[in-house]
Amino acid sequence: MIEIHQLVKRYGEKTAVDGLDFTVRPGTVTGFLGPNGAGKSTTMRMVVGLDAPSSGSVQVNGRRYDRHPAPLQEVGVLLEAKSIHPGRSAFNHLNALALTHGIPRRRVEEVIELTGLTQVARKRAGAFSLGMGQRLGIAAALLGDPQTVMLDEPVNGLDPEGVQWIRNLLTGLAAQGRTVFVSSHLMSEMAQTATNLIVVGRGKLLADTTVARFIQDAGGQSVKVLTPQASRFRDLLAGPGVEVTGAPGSEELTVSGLTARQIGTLAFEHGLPLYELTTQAVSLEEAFMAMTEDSVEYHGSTTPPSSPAPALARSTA
Ligand SMILES: Nc1ncnc2c1ncn2[C@@H]1O[C@H](COP(=O)(O)OP(=O)(O)OP(=O)(O)O)[C@@H](O)[C@H]1O
Repeated sequence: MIEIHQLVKRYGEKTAVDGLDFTVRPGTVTGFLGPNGAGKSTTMRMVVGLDAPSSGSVQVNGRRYDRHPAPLQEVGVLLEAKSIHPGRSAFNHLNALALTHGIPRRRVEEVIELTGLTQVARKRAGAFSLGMGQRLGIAAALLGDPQTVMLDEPVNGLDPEGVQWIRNLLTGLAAQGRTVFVSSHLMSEMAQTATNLIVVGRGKLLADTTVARFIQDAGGQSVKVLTPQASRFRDLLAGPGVEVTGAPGSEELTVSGLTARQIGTLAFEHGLPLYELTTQAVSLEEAFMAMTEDSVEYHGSTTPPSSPAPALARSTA
């Protein structure tokens, strides 16, 4: 469990973290989202005492990180900055960590296997691919068999197989009852991995919610309907709380305020053929963009000077 109370971090004039208040609970994966510069890494560094709060407090598993007699056995972390000696093998790196923290060698072998590093464990870590480096960082985080696991951007730069592996690992750790706190820029990835979400912008808390609720609040669901009698069906669908949109002459309608089941039943009752009836949820990406619109510190260009293409309107990467 990670408990954050009124947490503030200032760097001179800059307030990187501005009064954050939230709890990350065990048994689920909690995603930590926010645009660049929102304060995610600073918050994570404060959780493990790498940065001191200007005010407020952070507790992990009931106490401050530095008050735990065996912190590696409490919290496993993967932060962006890597501190692996390039000339050391994966095994030696993990073994050195284990020796200095009273962790048995057996556990080193276990995490090497768990993270799929067996084939390369004796090779120089400096020659590792990005994916292998991430696996080694995660192996180090899991070495102490910690109750709480905190990973900053663990899927950055990984191939689809690596992304899938991390997803299964994180959901597996949460299923064992551990606290899993993970930051990412990849909204679609979060949607598939996390159950809970903490969203920050400019150091402030924007949402402390579930993935399902987050999407619902951002516009909920609509239903795509394809029928050759769109104009007639539109009149039949009209009612309080129901919104129907669709281009004149088109077979396609978008309906909000009714479920697919209600729409299908209505079509059946009036003998209208339906070619498609699809419930559409707002994607996490869209919901996130809508929420953090005013909190993006580093905007991309909205109108590329030499191109009229509107595809990349804003950069949050
Ligand atoms: N050591 C530091 N000195 C001065 N300013 C800092 C320092 N560390 C972070 N900042 C500033 O604090 C703000 C928050 O940074 P932080 O790295 O925590 O954001 P983030 O959400 O992790 O961003 P990203 O997604 O880009 O990693 C940024 O404006 C950053 O420039």
